[in-house]
Amino acid sequence: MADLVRSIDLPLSMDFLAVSSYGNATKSSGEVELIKDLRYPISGRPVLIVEDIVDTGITLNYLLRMLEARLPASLKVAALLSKPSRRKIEVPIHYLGFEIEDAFVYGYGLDRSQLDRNLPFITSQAG
Ligand SMILES: O=P(O)(O)OC[C@H]1O[C@H](OP(=O)(O)OP(=O)(O)O)[C@H](O)[C@@H]1O
Ligand SMILES: Nc1nc2[nH]cnc2c(=O)[nH]1
Repeated sequence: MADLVRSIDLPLSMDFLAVSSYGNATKSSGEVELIKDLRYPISGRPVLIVEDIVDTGITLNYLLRMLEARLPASLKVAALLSKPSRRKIEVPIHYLGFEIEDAFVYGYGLDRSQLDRNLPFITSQAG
């Protein structure tokens, strides 16, 4: 996120929410839990959702529905990684970093049982 915003040369504000469906597991529970909501209203504002990874699409679908209901001026999605072969729900990704194969990846913000988010690279469970 810090790397991304440093490369956007526009006036912008950032807000954060937390949802989880994986907990400490490497498989989605299928149930998305809102852990922390946005601090500020988004009504009438252009909004970009920034996701680390889109896997089944369940989390992003939940976010899109939740945020659309708040009537932003526009709602777009940027994701660093996408695993299209795992998709259960089709979701739009307007700006994508990389498509990857089906492997559990971690590092560079992505956790492995809440650890390893601080790795300066992305690696996979198998590798
Ligand atoms: O497309 P999906 O199958 O829904 O998976 C993608 C979601 O999984 C991860 O969140 P997670 O639920 O692990 O929470 P976390 O960010 O706290 O690790 C990741 O940050 C995405 O939000
Ligand atoms: N850390 C991590 N979280 C995920 N959520 C969905 N897929 C993944 C993944 O490959 N790695």
